[in-house]
Amino acid sequence: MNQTSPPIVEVRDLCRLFGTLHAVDTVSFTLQTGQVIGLIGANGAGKTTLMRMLATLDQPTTGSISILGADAVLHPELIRHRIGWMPDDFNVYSNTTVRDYLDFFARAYGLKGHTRRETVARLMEFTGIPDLADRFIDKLSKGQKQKLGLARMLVGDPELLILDEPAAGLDPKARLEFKQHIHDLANQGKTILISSHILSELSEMCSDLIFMDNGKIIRSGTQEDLLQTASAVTEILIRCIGDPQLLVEWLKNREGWNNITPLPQGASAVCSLDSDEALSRELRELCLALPILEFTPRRRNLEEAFVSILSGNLPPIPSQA
Ligand SMILES: Nc1ncnc2c1ncn2[C@@H]1O[C@H](COP(=O)(O)OP(=O)(O)OP(=O)(O)O)[C@@H](O)[C@H]1O
Repeated sequence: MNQTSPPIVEVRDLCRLFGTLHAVDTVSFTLQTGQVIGLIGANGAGKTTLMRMLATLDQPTTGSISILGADAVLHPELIRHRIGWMPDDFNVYSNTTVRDYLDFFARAYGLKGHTRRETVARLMEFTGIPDLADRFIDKLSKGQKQKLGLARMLVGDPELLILDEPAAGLDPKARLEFKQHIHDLANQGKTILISSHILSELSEMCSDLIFMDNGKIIRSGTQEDLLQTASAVTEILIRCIGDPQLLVEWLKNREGWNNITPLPQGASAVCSLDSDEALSRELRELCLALPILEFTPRRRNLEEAFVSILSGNLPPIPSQA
C-alpha cells in the first residue's frame, strides 16, 4: 500500500437518498493504490448503492467521489474504462459463447486483431475457463458465470476493481479459486474493493475492512487494527460455587460489566474496564465477595467484533481506511 501517493479513490460526505431512505449516509473514505479492501455489512447496509456510485452507474444525492483524479459525476467517461465492475448478478445473453462474449467486450474496449484474440485467450486462461470457450453462456453454472464475469471485468486491464458479493453462492472449491484470483490480481498491483455480508469470506482476502450499517461507515481500518480493538474487549467466563444468580447480581451492580449471561455453573460477561490493572482489582473484589472457582478470559475474533460493533457494544473509533 502506498500511503504517500494520492488516493486512487476519494469519497467525501457521500449521501444517496431513495425518497427519505438514506441508503448511503455521509460516507467518507479513501483507497490507496494496491489496497484490497473488504466492504462488509448486513443486508440493506448500503454496500451495493455505494459501489454502484463508485462504478459511475448511479449518482450521489450529495457529496463527492474522485476516482483516479477525476470527478465521478462530472467525468464518468474518464473513469469507466479504467475501472472494472462486477455486479452481484449480471444478465447473460442466450446464443452467445464464452469466447464471443469476451470478444464483444474486447471490441468495445477498442482491442483489435491479434491483441484482441490474445487478450480473450489470456483472460480465459487466467480465470480457468479455456475449456468453456465454445459453451453458450446461458448454460453455464453459477461458478462458471462468476469466472466469466471476472474475465469480462478484466478485459480493459482496469486499475481499480469493484466486486459486489462476488463469492455469493459459490461452492467451497470455487471460493478457493476465487480467492486465488483476487490474490493474483492484488499481486499485479490492482486496487480491489469487494463487498460481502460474510466476514470470514473477506478476512482472508482483504488487508483492510470497512464496516457499513444503515448507510453509514461504522468502523474501518486494517484487519490488525480491528482485531486489536476486538481483542481489547474481553469476555470472561466465571465459574462459582452455589447459586449463579448471586454472581449475575454482583456483576450487574458493578461498573464496567456488559453482556452478562448466566451459565449453569456461573456466568459470562464482557468487561470494558480500561486497563488490566483495573480488571485485576475487580476480580480480586469478586473473589472476596463470592466463592469463585475459575476465570477464563476469551479474546474476541473479528466476526464477534463485527457483531459487537453492530450491536453498539464497542465504542465508535475514527475510521482509518
Ligand atoms: N433503487 C432503489 N430504490 C429504493 N430503495 C433502494 C434502491 N436501491 C436500494 N434501495 C434501498 O437502499 C438500502 C441499501 O440497499 P443496498 O442494496 O445498497 O444494500 P446492500 O448492503 O448491498 O444489501 P445486500 O447485502 O442485501 O445486497 C436498502 O434499504 C434498499 O432497500
